[in-house]
Amino acid sequence: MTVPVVNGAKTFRFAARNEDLLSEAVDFYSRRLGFVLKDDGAKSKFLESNGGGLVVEIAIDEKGLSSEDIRKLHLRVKDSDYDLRSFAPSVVFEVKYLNDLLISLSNLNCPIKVMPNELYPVEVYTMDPLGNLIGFTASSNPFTVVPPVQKLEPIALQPEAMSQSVTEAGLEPAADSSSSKPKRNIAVMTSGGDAPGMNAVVYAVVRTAIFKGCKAFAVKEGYEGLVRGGPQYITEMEWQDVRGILSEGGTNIGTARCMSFRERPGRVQACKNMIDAGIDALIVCGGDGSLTGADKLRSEWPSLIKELRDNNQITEEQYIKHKQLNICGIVGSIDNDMATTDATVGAYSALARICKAVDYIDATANSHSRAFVVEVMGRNCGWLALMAGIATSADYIFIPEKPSSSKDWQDQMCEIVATHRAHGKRKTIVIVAEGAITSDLKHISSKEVKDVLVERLNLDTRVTTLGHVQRGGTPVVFDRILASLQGVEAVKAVLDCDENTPSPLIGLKEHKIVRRPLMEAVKITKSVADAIQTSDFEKAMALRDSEFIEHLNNFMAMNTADHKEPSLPLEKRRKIAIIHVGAPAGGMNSAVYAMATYCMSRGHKPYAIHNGFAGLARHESVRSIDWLSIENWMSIGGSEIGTNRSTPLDTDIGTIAHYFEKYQFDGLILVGGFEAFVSLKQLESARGMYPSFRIPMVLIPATISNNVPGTENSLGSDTCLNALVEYCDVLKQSASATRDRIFVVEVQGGNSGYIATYAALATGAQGSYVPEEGIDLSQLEADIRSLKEAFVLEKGRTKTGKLILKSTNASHVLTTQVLADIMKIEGNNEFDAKTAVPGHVQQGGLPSAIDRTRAARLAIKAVQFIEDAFPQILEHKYAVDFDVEDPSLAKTAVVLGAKSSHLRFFPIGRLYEYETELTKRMPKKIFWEETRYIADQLVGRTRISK
Ligand SMILES: Nc1ncnc2c1ncn2[C@@H]1O[C@H](COP(=O)(O)OP(=O)(O)OP(=O)(O)O)[C@@H](O)[C@H]1O
Ligand SMILES: O=P(O)(O)OC[C@H]1O[C@](O)(CO)[C@@H](O)[C@@H]1O
Ligand SMILES: [Mg+2]
Repeated sequence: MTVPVVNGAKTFRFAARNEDLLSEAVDFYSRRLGFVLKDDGAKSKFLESNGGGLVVEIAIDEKGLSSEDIRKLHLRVKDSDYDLRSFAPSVVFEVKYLNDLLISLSNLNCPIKVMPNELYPVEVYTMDPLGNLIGFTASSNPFTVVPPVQKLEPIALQPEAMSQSVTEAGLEPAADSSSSKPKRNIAVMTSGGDAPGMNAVVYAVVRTAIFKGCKAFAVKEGYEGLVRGGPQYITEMEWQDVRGILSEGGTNIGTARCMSFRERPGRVQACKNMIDAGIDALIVCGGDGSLTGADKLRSEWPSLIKELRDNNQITEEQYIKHKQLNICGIVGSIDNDMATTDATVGAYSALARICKAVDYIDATANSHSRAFVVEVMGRNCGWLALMAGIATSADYIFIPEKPSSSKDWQDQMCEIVATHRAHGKRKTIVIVAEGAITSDLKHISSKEVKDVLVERLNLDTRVTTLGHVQRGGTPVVFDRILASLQGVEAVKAVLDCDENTPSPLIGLKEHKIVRRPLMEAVKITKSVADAIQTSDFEKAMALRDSEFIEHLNNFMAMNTADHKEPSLPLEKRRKIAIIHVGAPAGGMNSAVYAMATYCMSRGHKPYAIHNGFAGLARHESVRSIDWLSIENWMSIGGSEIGTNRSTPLDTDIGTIAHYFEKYQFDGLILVGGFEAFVSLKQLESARGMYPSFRIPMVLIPATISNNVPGTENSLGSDTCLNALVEYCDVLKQSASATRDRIFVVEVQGGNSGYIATYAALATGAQGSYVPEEGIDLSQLEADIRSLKEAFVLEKGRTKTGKLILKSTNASHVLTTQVLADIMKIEGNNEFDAKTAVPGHVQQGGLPSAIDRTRAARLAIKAVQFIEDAFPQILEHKYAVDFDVEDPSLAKTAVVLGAKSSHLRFFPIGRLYEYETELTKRMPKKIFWEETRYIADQLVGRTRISK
């Protein structure tokens, strides 16, 4: 495939930050890639007006950069952990179709960063063989002077893309002719305990493998299927075999715990069966045990095939052909016990189930004033118990990583529970991990915990063991997306591997899909279990990821808030206010709960400003927060303190300042969306006039639209996605039952296509229209053609309901109803098209487990920020020469955002000035473009791109 360069058919420009970089780059690009340097004289031309870059023109043939060129550009690629934000790109290319480039880069496994950069409006970064950071932009090359010529023409999504009608009809796709590598026979297997999302892994692996021209196989019943062999257990899969399974729980290809695979003879047999079936790559989705088995199979492979050849069980030809076996792991387990990845497929679904169960238990516990001991799964790992403890604001938890001694655990639990009761709590929830132990390795059973609560505290106590309910049900959105993206990545990984590549594990690090060495992950995971076995709990904890430790510290601070001596000395205790601004979003109450309880544990005084800035200006709506009144706020939806869209300037900023002065707030936490973002900017800008705003201020982004600049994750967007996807699942079922119907679903999100994009991926929708792209008539035409062809070919035989998602703001001319009418008429009435508008249902009911735990983490980080930033601004509080522009003060009014795989504090001034499209109420750059392509790829949608 060719990526056309825009500016000039025969020349393009690139620029570098200094002359040395430029010379190196020119040399490289002109000699190594065979481009002709057109104007060497331009090398020293300094482009003051364009930000101080150097620019040179190089001739390039009309075709632009070919795949081969791009492959050469990326010989020395580094791990994409590089924090590219701190660099300005050395070289910037402007390409005509950014998405083509993205696909090319990802096919070649180049490290890609798609992210906004406040200095350069460059959309994609990667690294060239010289180690230069190079950037690509489709729209606004800072160095380009030639305006791009835009021409509308249809392009396929990827070189190997096929139209939906072909794939949906299950015909053989064209092989990927762009790659010289031989095509592979890729098998996928699920193993160990089932986990919600495993089906989505199989779906993504099968479709991506076929999409790339490979053959896809499913190994049924885990390793048992490999050992038994034959087409019944190692079955070739077609495109349509995985249709609709994305949203189903469990694993349709079966799983097992297979004893015989643990022994070498079992693995010899598995090896023989794989060779008979022609399998040369295996993607295993399972827990630590399954991946240990996979690692063993790969490391023993040479000796296994040798043994088979020496025993004449395979021919010499088979021996040579199958010398290489590539294995790739995806962690599927509800336990979330695998090292080097933040989340395993299924863990968040199990957590959601636990939260739902405890929410139900809460009501009955409260009614009878009872205590409940809730036992959750997790053999060697306390992740589920810990996260459930936070998300349900449990009174006490037992996890294997942090045990107390056999003598102490009863006293410790009773002290906390008794204090909570003394302060008026009517119910008690204790969560016990299945693998809970004492520090001398004695198992702590739920029954023992119950007996202690009864005997010592005289509490009416019941035990609820949640058992396999936790593993059942449909996957939550997070798991569907994680599984789909990891399945796609796993296929790419096996295609990239050669015999020397260590087997990869597809993991997740701070919301980014990453590849890690499988062996290392297995080793660290095993050492956690070993550390626990030898009572080295400090080591076990240190081997868990840093977020685990952070969550545990947070839980302990929150659940002892009401009775422990505060941890800060008097002079460091502050008055901290919290306010909700904008529309409701899941997790807003959780943030207040976590903020307040954490404040209490530190000795700060927490206040809530009710009903936003309008409430403050009109009714002086400041209330101090008391412990008992927020008891169940972690798990309730909406906004208990009330939220309002008005900004300080919309109301009366002088009055707001007056009340800040009156209450002597030392810090402010805003929780909200774009209005909260604007409010923060207004308060910061007014610091010159009003000293009461000279305090640390931090925004926790919370909006279902996920459109706050400075973060890739707003509170509430996960709750919204789950509400929307649940709604869509119901529609799909209805559409499937009637056979000849599609639904056009109208999705909220303002000018942000985030919700529509991720919901499309999580539901397997046939397509989505978003404000960033608008509705292109050629795309609409192609979509209708594909739908029509699919209905004609299916002839009512298949059951999968079809959905199209449309963001409200994708087009105001083509409304949801108009779109449905056009589809129906242009589809020659081959199918019916109905509309569905979930509206404010998308704000969600109860906050999702992810939004609850995320809210707790962010709120506590926000309080810590105020603690740290307070001294920086204190001396300026009443300064007459206060300088609003002072860069050190700019750092005291910030957005707490997750970006570039880290949580960070971004000064509001910079975000507002450089990264915000104010009129659109959007960040300048979005990060979900690639996800749109993956969503389309998995349903075989043809993209017509501008
Ligand atoms: N050391 C090993 N060597 C070979 N095979 C193994 C090994 N450990 C596990 N396996 C294989 O993997 C299967 C699943 O392992 P296990 O029962 O530990 O579940 P898991 O993959 O850890 O998943 P989960 O713990 O989430 O249920 C085993 O039944 C066995 O077939
Ligand atoms: O379903 P089984 O085989 O009883 O296994 C239960 C175990 O599997 C898991 O659900 C996943 O490892 C554990 O939490 C639990 O201990
Ligand atoms: Mg396991």
